Amino acid sequence: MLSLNSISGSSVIDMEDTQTLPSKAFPYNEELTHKPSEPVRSQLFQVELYRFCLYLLTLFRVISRLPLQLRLCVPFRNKNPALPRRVYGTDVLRRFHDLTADLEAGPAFIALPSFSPEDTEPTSSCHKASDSAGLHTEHQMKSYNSPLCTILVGDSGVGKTSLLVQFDQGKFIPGLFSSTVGIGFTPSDKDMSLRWAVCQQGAPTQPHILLMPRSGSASAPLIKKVFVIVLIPEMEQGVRSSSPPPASSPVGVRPCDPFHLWQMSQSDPPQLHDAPLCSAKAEKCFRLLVITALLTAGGRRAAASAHCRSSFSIVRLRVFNTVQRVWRSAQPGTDRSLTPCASSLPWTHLGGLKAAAAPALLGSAMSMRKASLTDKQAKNGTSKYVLERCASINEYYDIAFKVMLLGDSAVGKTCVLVRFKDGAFLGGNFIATVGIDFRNKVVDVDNLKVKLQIWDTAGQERFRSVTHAYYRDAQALLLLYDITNKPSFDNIRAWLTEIHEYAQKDVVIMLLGNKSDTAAERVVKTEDGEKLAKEYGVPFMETSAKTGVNVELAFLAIAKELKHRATQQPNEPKFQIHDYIDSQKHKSGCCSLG
Ligand SMILES: Nc1nc2c(ncn2[C@@H]2O[C@H](COP(=O)(O)OP(=O)(O)OP(=O)(O)O)[C@@H](O)[C@H]2O)c(=O)[nH]1
Repeated sequence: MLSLNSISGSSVIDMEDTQTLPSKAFPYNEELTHKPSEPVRSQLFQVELYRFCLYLLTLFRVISRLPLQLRLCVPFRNKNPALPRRVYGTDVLRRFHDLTADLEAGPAFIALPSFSPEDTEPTSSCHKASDSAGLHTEHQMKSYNSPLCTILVGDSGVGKTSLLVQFDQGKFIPGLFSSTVGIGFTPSDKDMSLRWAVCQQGAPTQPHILLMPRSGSASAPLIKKVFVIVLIPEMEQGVRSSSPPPASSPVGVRPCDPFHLWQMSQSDPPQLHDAPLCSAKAEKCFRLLVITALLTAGGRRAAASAHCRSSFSIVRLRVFNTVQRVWRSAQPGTDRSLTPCASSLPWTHLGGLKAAAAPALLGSAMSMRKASLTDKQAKNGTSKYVLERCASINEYYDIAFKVMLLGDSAVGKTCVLVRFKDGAFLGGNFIATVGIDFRNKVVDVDNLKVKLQIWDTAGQERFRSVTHAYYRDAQALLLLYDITNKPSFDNIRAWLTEIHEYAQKDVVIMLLGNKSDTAAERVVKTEDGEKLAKEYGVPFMETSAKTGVNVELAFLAIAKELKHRATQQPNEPKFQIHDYIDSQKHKSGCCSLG
């Protein structure tokens, strides 16, 4: 029997009589037989393929409507080693949230009364607290590898660096005191991530460092997310005199403006009475404090968004690049050379060697170090030793001057400095200077050894508050523009206004049009530079950090001018810097000036 029913244009066959079905006449029903023929299989395959394509298209449409971040998060997180992958799946994020639930965003502040190295061991409760939580937390932080920045602030000699080294390396080196120069950081672990920073000489004398978090822009989250640990010598007295000394209490971390809080703490010490007891000898105690602070204040924000984490990574990378750049420019065999391993970094050399190693990252700074020796140090017998060390480590010089490089970002300030100092050109990718840096070079001027301490400033607007603070004691300013960048030339007037506002009245100024090797891309004529310089009565020349043209001449002219000013006898004729430059121009290549 054969019955045919038409359903939606296709035919359904009664299974009872399939054998009698003429296969060619009803090809679509052949699927009901056990072995479909080749053409049917091919058609079925095409239908399936079509449906699969439709499915893919729909999926694509849905995915394309999702936010980019969501679309990329999985591969991004898996492929980017900078992101803290290992955090996921642990209880660290939960811990962050628990700890930070009631905190507002903002820099954290911890007040620590400082103890000198001669102090007694910390109370046992310190050890206990750290043993129970500190080491465990430290492990978690390491795996999180947070690039959050901590700044230790306090008067010179209160023990900031000792605490830092104790925290970072787990050791305390007693004895010789050597003041930190400028601001330093310890790139911790072999991946050189920036983790900690130390502020020199206390907050009141270096307020600009504390201002950095306020002036930072969105592209400097590292600076913004700063943790200021203030070490207050006055508090030390209070804590020591109380008997028995207070045991360590929970860390008081409050979101606040660090600069404001510093002032508050000066005027109102009792509010800090709960500050925890801390000593550079108390390794674990300090670790606990810092880690808790990081977890408490930074955790929520760090854990909150992928964007935040990637921003941190970018900034960390930039700092890493800066460190690498200094390595690159350091010549082997000098005290500036460093190898990228933790053991050779500045903080491993305490007690006098710190500043000697620091030049690799911050520039050599013996003159500052000498100046920073206080009566207190002289009394405790360290000054003589330190001075002897300075003489042996440092190149001898008769007179020292501070010179600053100014100008818009990317005009070539760092390259000019590196060319002068090392005779090398920093090509490749541009890495903007963060904050301020300096290098020293001793030059011979009329049989006198003149040391130029050259400060390389960040041209970016957001670092202005930092650089302003350095203008005041600069004896010379080299103001650069880029001959291939018209706005950098147009901004020179604004720079000169700023200089007149912040610098000394008699500061020596020189205008430099850099990148003179790039003739094809020139947009600022030499005559325009000359005209502007004439208008302001400052010497001018075009330089090239790439070829070295006029670089040494610029610094030497400055050194000569400053030396003559400093040593000029009443009847001696005045040194004419303009004439000197005119006579020497075009003679100097990279290192040819005698
Ligand atoms: N061709 C050429 N390129 C130069 C010269 N000087 C610097 N550059 C390049 O210009 C870019 C910026 O140089 P930097 O020295 O880092 O600029 P900077 O003024 O220090 O910038 P900030 O640190 O942001 O203030 C880099 O890519 C350099 O390689 C030069 O004389 N000639």
